[in-house]
Amino acid sequence: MPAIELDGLTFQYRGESEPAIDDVSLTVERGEFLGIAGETGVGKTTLLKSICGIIPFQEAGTREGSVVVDSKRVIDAESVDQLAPTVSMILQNPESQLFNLRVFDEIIWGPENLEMDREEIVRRGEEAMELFGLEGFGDRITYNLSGGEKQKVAIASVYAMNPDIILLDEPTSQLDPIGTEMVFDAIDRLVDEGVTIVMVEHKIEELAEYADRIALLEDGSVTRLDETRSFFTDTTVEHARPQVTQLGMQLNETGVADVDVPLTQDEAVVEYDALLGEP
Ligand SMILES: Nc1ncnc2c1ncn2[C@@H]1O[C@H](COP(=O)(O)OP(=O)(O)OP(=O)(O)O)[C@@H](O)[C@H]1O
Repeated sequence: MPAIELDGLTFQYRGESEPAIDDVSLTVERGEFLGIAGETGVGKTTLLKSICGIIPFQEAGTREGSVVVDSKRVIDAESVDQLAPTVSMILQNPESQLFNLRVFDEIIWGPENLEMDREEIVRRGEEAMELFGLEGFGDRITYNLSGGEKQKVAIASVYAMNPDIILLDEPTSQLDPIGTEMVFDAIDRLVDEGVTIVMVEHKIEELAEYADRIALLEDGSVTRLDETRSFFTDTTVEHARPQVTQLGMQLNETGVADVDVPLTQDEAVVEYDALLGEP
């Protein structure tokens, strides 16, 4: 069974005249890393909130269609908390997700709330600290950490709850290149562990490197959903060329590579491989 199935999902926030997401259908397989790309305000965060239950449980509005996570309809859960052991979301700003004074307390806060037994709580906490390179950080004060460290603590805290599916909303938006690398390294480890990842990310070059597939959202609808390589190189579809160009430009900005606008599919494939190497 897939990890996530959306069927005809539409959501309009109360008081708004247009739906934020409109008739979205997509499936995410278990262990897959799906990237969500799209310009600002197109409904990316709304999509993630609908998968983890923030919609409908904590946002008012009108919802149609269905969201099935781990074979269970989200609407049938009682609360976001009830869904947390299966699917958890990491918000854009880690500050809003850190509640405890010390790092280790933060990391075991989720498992404690899930009422795991004490031994399991400590075991999961220590494992999360190790996996995310946070050894020695247990007694550090959370609010004194760097942005990248805070985001790693937020991700480690979610990992400690052992969810099958983790949703991340632009986890590196406030981070410098070192912090960004820390976070993507950490997420790569989650993927190795078989966790399903859905990530909204503006840094399209990072999605190009890590995601299995990418969905493009425009005006609340998914207008493309493709394997990452085809997403950037299939010039038979309307959006391919801007995407490859954007990738080239972003890589140029970071000084990683130089690329011209590809004119044919073959050229696009050559450029992509030159930028990112063979898959
Ligand atoms: N709580 C809310 N109440 C009313 N409207 C909202 C609410 N949250 C988001 N919206 C609106 O819904 C639309 C989609 O917002 P959403 O945050 O999902 O977009 P996004 O693609 O994640 O944007 P960004 O990239 O800027 O984070 C926008 O028009 C936004 O203004």
